Amino acid sequence: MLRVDTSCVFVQCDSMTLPSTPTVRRGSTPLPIKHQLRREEAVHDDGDWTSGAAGASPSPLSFSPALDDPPIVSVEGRRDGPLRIALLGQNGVGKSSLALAFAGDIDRTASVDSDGEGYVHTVSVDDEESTIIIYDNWRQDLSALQCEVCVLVFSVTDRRSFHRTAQLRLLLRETQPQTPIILVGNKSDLVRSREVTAQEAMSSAALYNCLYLEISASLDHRTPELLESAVRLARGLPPWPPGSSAEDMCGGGQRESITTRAKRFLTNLMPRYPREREVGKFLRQKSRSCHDLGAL
Ligand SMILES: Nc1nc2c(ncn2[C@@H]2O[C@H](COP(=O)(O)OP(=O)(O)OP(=O)(O)O)[C@@H](O)[C@H]2O)c(=O)[nH]1
Repeated sequence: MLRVDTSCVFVQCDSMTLPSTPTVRRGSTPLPIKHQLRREEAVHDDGDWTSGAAGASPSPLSFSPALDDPPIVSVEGRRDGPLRIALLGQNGVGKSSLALAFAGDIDRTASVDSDGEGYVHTVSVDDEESTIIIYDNWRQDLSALQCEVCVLVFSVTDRRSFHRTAQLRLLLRETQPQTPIILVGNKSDLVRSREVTAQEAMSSAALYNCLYLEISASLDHRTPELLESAVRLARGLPPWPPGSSAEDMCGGGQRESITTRAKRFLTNLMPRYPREREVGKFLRQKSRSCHDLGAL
């Protein structure tokens, strides 16, 4: 057991009740999604499925308000006691690094818990203190997880880890449909190795009506925003600061429908006519200079 500092202490997870499962299933009855996924994991995956499964512009990307609906906020509202935040995702995506960034301890050895189920930490968000428990190493059945917020982490440098978060969201939506989810793309500092674009991650988050944040746990970039959003959601509040809105978090402007956003995205991809004309002009000038060179 490694040393644990006073702000981060080891806690045991509660023993949870498993949801009742039907005892008899007809051969023609499709398997529930979670069982299908587990089977898929067993066949295709070399990692565990619970912890492993269960671009800088107008901010690559801060908050992505999903679709036209507000993100899911726990209907149970505010809970007494510590707020539980679970970090889930494939191995190596940076969950432990993120937990340590949350725990506010730069000296990693000081707060790593070798038995590690979770870290307890006190945070102040919106002038209010809350005790949080961060689970970064959930190895039990996902249906046994009880938490106020799930943070699904992938690495922007690993497409497979991104697909894993989609599987996890399906499982979570089945077992705990009301638990708010935040999708997090970590390792945004590794720009050259990027495999998942911010746009596709945002679109994916929009499909599941959850927030998307892109961070670098190593550089502590945007981790405070993530923590604050998680705490607000855990309190049963919208993730943005009081008095602001999703639009404010995204840099202002009118809220766009997904169609409008898709159009804008495609428009940015396509060369515009005037720009094309400029390029053509530029090329013609170049070819003239080549011609001149040939004359020499
Ligand atoms: N460049 C970069 N590396 C990171 C970042 N976050 C984590 N890493 C590195 O990624 C590796 C895996 O990080 P971990 O925090 O152990 O990942 P994990 O998801 O907890 O992994 P498991 O414990 O195996 O599930 C480590 O070498 C980290 O230093 C990041 O934001 N940027």
